[in-house]
Amino acid sequence: MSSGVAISPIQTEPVLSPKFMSWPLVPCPDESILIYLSVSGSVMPMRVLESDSIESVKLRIQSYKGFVVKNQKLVCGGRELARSNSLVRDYGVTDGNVLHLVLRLSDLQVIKVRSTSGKEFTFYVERGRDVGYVKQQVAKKEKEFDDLDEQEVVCEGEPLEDQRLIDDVCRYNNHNDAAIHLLVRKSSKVRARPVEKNFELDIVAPRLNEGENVRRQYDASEENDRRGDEVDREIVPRKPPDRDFLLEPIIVNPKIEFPSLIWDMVNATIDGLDAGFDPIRSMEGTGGAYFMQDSHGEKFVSVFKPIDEEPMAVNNPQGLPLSLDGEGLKKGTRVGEGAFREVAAYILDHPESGHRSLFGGSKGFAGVPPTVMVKCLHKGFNHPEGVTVKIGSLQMFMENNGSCEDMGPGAFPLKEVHKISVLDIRMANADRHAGNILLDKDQENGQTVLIPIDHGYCLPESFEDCTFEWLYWPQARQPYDSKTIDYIKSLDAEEDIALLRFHGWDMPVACARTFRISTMLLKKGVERGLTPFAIGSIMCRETLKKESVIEEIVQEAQDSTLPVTSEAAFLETLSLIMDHRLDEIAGSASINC
Ligand SMILES: Nc1ncnc2c1ncn2[C@@H]1O[C@H](COP(=O)(O)OP(=O)(O)OP(=O)(O)O)[C@@H](O)[C@H]1O
Repeated sequence: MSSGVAISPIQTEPVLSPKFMSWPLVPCPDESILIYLSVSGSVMPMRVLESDSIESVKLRIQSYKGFVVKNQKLVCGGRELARSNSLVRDYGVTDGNVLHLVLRLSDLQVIKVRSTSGKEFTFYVERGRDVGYVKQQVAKKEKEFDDLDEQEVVCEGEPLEDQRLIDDVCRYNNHNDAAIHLLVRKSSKVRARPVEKNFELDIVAPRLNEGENVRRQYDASEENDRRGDEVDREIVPRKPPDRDFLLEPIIVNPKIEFPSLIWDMVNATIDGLDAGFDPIRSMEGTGGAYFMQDSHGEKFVSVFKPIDEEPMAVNNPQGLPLSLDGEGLKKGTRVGEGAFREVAAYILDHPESGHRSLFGGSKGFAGVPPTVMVKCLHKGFNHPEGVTVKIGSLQMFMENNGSCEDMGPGAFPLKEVHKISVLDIRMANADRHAGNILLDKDQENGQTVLIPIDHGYCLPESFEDCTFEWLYWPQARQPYDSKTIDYIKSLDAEEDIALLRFHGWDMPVACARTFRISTMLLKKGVERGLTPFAIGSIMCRETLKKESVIEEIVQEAQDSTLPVTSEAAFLETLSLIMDHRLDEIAGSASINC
């Protein structure tokens, strides 16, 4: 998770290039362009040089507006200005253009609470909440702390007031992981008293406000029918007659049987909505992403991303302009197809033990969270034109301790980085930044686990925007181990394309071609002993303007074949060209060794 904290004094003067400001005489108009920065509905003029790097533009926005660079996403003409070392002119930004600034303000904070009796709880709390809210969550979990007045929450030895905002506590958190660590104890007044034997008997029932009680009502018999499992029969209040929401998986092929973990996720999400816990929109990210709560409103169970709220789609809540030609924020992707890609990444993430045939429930090699296409009606989504049913991806919410943005890569286990690299190379992922890899700890061995999320820009039609954050991590320069190589050898792009078709996504020809080429590259690369770094570097452009090696290979294959050539013949030609280029690369790599 990223921090939304301003790190420099906020200035309000017009945003000018430092180079420009230090210009001794009257600034030369040829050197600069006037663009407009649009942020949260307001527009401000900004003078930049065409030779300014995107990084330097973001730095200026940081110093004038206070938003840290890593939380800024700049979009111009429907394209994200993603490469920080590229220049303003590389992206074709010209005089009068509008630059949309999307802020990735972290909204959720991981809070780890330990009680004096040694119990531990983890909560995800919105940064705008206060300590009083955390106390309520603790009270719900632990009878001992049921009386809020007797609860004391301590951070780094300092008792926190109820009104203190979580965002504020974050700034004083000295731990080097992303979570805030709190201690909860009986307040000193209570601790001073000897604990009486009948202390437990004094505890009153959990405090639910009346509104919550009403919203939590449900019809136990209907619940039983739907889930076929046990329901607490002691409270059988009646469900309100009409549900004002809908959520169901989209089943395009009746032969598909969803595994139980998908049903559990869908049902838990329905239960949360039924209990009145509305979707919470994430303030992070460029598209509409909603955290769906469980039936107690205590934890998140899934993340819903509707297709009409994707970046540059008609109902995008971040106010990004509509795409003029239907192309998404990344080259070679289409607006409104992000959800398919999210689901495809899950389906194609075959487990190490064997390939998914229909829709297996076992964990995939890279650990893409279970994801399914759903339709959902709820007033809590962005509906500027009235409430309608939305289609989108529903992904299991993964408990985490932040993302790879919050930590240096040194601590990431080799295998974890390698599994992400295999996924990204296969999928030609155009959006693998560190914020899209969550961090967790393995329950058994305590090792860091990387969880890949946000696959809406996988399987593009071209390789132009492929970017892999892990390319710069030391683990990428280590060779794959034998198990990973076996996994890579077992991959079959044709089977995968057929599997997606079976699931209702008949990939566009150009996407299928990219996918075939990426799979081919991965397989040929490991045959020659290339590292993830070597293979990944073939797929990514070094600079915005310089084509990657894979793009050169595709171009050469296109130049060597006639436009009427069949796809199979084209790929054969490409395969020979790729062999040649890879032999050169592998040869020079072994000389360098
Ligand atoms: N499966 C998940 N489990 C836990 N948190 C998630 C999951 N998927 C997304 N999130 C969180 O939800 C927020 C928004 O999600 P995400 O980054 O995928 O949205 P986006 O609009 O596609 O983003 P981006 O602008 O980076 O492409 C982020 O804080 C992310 O960490």
